[in-house]
Amino acid sequence: MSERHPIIAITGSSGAGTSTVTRTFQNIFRREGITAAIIEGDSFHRYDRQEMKQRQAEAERQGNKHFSHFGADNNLFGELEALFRSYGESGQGRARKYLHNAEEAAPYQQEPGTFTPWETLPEDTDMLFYEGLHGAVITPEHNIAQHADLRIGVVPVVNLEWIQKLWRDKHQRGYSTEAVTDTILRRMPDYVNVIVPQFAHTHVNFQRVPVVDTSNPFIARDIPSADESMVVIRFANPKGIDFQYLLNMIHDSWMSRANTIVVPGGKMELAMQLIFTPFVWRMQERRKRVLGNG
Ligand SMILES: Nc1ncnc2c1ncn2[C@@H]1O[C@H](COP(=O)(O)OP(=O)(O)OP(=O)(O)O)[C@@H](O)[C@H]1O
Ligand SMILES: O=C(CO)[C@H](O)[C@H](O)COP(=O)(O)O
Repeated sequence: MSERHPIIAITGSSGAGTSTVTRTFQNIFRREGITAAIIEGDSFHRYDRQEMKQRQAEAERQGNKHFSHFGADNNLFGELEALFRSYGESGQGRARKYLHNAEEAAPYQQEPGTFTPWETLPEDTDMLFYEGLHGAVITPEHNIAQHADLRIGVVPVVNLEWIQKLWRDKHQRGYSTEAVTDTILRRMPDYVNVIVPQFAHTHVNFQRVPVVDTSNPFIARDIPSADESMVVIRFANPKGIDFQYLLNMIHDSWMSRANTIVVPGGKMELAMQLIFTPFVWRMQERRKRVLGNG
């Protein structure tokens, strides 16, 4: 945690919608004149696509059917924690990108499935913004969560998460339904043991819930639209949250528990802006105060 160099971490499974939520934050940053260093969690995978495939095949030969991108062995948790720590201390650290497809790879003249070289972050950013799989991970060896000042979980109900993943991986990354299904199955133990526990360490969780039938995600043709979903927003600590203001501002919202507000799917971005803009203001005010005091 750092008043001088704050960190926001958006964490969620593959296909949950963390990249989509990042765009909402980019709008807040642009409007508020904030420069954020944006970190993509996939860049902390341990292996590039080719090496991952080879190691997975080798693991399978040895009887391990659960070799996955979700667990500790195939990600650089130590390096991610080091980045969070050093950013909190000095506003600096090292990061890179993982290039998922030809479009992302083209500007770097690299192959899809490779990493760009490690580079130091730009100077003088106001905050670090992490988006990915592991922003609130705690393992016996690593505590990434402790370094983030604001931790946000993006967690659609699982059928919807799989529909979103299937759609994105098929349409934007060129995978078949069978390949995505295999990946979901292979990742299941790490999903349960590494991804899900994070949502007990987040300050706010956003859970998109469809109101259309998603009982077989593997044959769904489309992602349920905003109008076909509700969003359950749960605050770990409701103290200081002005629920009455949110209820007034977000048409058709309601409280389902003392710490939980439900909003129509189409109002998710508005809800995020109303909830997080004051957080970002407070982070900036604290930062200016400590910088002003030397
Ligand atoms: N609120 C939403 N409403 C409708 N579609 C959504 C919503 N959130 C995400 N999606 C869709 O789901 C798919 C996955 O979303 P996104 O790429 O943001 O996931 P992600 O969590 O960043 O995945 P990964 O970490 O694997 O890159 C995309 O096609 C996106 O358009
Ligand atoms: O979405 C993912 C994790 O969030 C991807 O599965 C991961 O980044 C690796 O992708 P690929 O196997 O397509 O190179």
